[in-house]
Amino acid sequence: MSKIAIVFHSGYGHTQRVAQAVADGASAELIAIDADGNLPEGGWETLAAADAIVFGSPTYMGGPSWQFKKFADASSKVWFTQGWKDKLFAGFTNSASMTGDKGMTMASLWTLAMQHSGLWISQGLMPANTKASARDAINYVGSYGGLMTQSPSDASPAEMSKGDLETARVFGERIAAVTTSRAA
Ligand SMILES: Cc1cc2nc3c(=O)[nH]c(=O)nc-3n(C[C@H](O)[C@H](O)[C@H](O)COP(=O)(O)O)c2cc1C
Repeated sequence: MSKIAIVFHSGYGHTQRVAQAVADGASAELIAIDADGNLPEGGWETLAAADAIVFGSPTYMGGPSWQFKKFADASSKVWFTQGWKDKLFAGFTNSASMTGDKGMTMASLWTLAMQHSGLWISQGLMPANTKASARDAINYVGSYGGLMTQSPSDASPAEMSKGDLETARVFGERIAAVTTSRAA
């Protein structure tokens, strides 16, 4: 069976909920970057063994959190030997504003995957952008390059959009399908 690992940081639990939804769809293993920017025991080994690596970070000040960036910088050790070359990659980010410069975070996650000579999986969903579209529609945020979700600045993780979480689960299913078909 294909192995998918989701390595993510979440300061206040919102990105964690998105990560869980992606993991549910992808049957993936979660690796949480802690408040000091470090991986748990065995995290690097799990990433080395994965067929697909999914990056997740909240958008803070128009980019990934510093904890995610610390992980990204630490991955330079793997980069030296191109240890993740030709793996599949995907990414997601959550932020408070509907745009909020999430695209900058996604570009950063994509660039990290490219530096590791990876292959990027897009979101693969049409946007819900008609007058009739409800906030809880699939891909209401309307991203293509990866998964973007939005939670108001005063909303708890429990109050996140059901549609965004379902979008995350469906994105996970796509990552699993692409990973499995590649292995076949
Ligand atoms: C330091 C900091 C910077 C932030 N910068 C942005 C931003 O640039 N754009 C935005 O839309 N939201 C921004 N936010 C809001 C967070 O993206 C939002 O609260 C998100 O849900 C946090 O995810 P988390 O609970 O996984 O940490 C920022 C929050 C913090 C704490």
